[in-house]
Amino acid sequence: MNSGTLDTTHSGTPPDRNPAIELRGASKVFRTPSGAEHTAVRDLDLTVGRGEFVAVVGPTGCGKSTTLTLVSGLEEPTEGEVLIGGDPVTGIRPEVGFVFQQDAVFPWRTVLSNVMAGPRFRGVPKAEARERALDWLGRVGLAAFADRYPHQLSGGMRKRVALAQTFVGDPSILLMDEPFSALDVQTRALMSDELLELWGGGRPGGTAASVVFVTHDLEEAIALADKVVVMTAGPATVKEVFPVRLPRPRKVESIRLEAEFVEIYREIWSSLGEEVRITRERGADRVA
Ligand SMILES: Nc1ncnc2c1ncn2[C@@H]1O[C@H](COP(=O)(O)OP(=O)(O)OP(=O)(O)O)[C@@H](O)[C@H]1O
Repeated sequence: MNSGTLDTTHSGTPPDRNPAIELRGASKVFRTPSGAEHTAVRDLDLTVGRGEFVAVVGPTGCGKSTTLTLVSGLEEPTEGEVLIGGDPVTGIRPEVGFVFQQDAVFPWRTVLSNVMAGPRFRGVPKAEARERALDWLGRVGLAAFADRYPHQLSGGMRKRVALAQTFVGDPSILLMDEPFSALDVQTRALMSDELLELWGGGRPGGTAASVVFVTHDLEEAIALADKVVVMTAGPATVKEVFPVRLPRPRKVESIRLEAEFVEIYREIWSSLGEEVRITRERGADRVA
């Protein structure tokens, strides 16, 4: 039988073809303590497809974090629109997970209790929250550290706790603001590999989260992402978007030695370097 509307789900509703995240002409103006207006983000258009890993790079202080704040729903745009799955963002949404540079752990709680906290807050029964948390602690290699307190862990281990805390909420959108920048170089590369493994994108039939990853590190951006968005010197707007067609699965330490990687790096740096130079000339990198 031909229903004439084969493009439907089992429930009969048409599949949602909207991108995961869309910013359309988004601007954000802050009022500074002196009462002046400061434009942090200007007329910004950005689309993140479902399951896509997007890295955002730009000079210091240009407005990268503000862009994430708009997607998170923590701030509203002064102008323009921010959409998740085609719906305007009006506040913090349960399907959005965050990982920041600073660890968001309760120092007085054990690792297990920290990872359970999110699901418990969302009303998941204790036994189930514990089971899910232990599962994710296993996946990030911290099963043996469930009873430790955060101060008893290394920086890399604390970052694994942060990843478990985030992934346990099963986010379909993942916002990451320089999550690994406080780590040493080797741990950082290791964490990048682990993130790609946990994210699981690029696999056939995968249901990976859509990621926006803000970083200062262009190598990190290219190694991780499906596309790299270069922001202008502040106020931030999108200058150029570069697709990264390196094959997955990737290992960040080896991929950066490949000729294609070096070529992409050179191309993106010629765009980004110009904005970094403009920012330096303004002296903004000393006051941001
Ligand atoms: N709540 C706020 N009130 C006033 N100004 C703000 C606020 N948040 C950010 N700004 C300003 O907006 C600009 C952009 O800041 P933002 O943190 O988004 O930049 P960034 O690119 O993430 O910086 P960095 O690379 O240093 O992390 C900066 O000049 C900053 O001082």
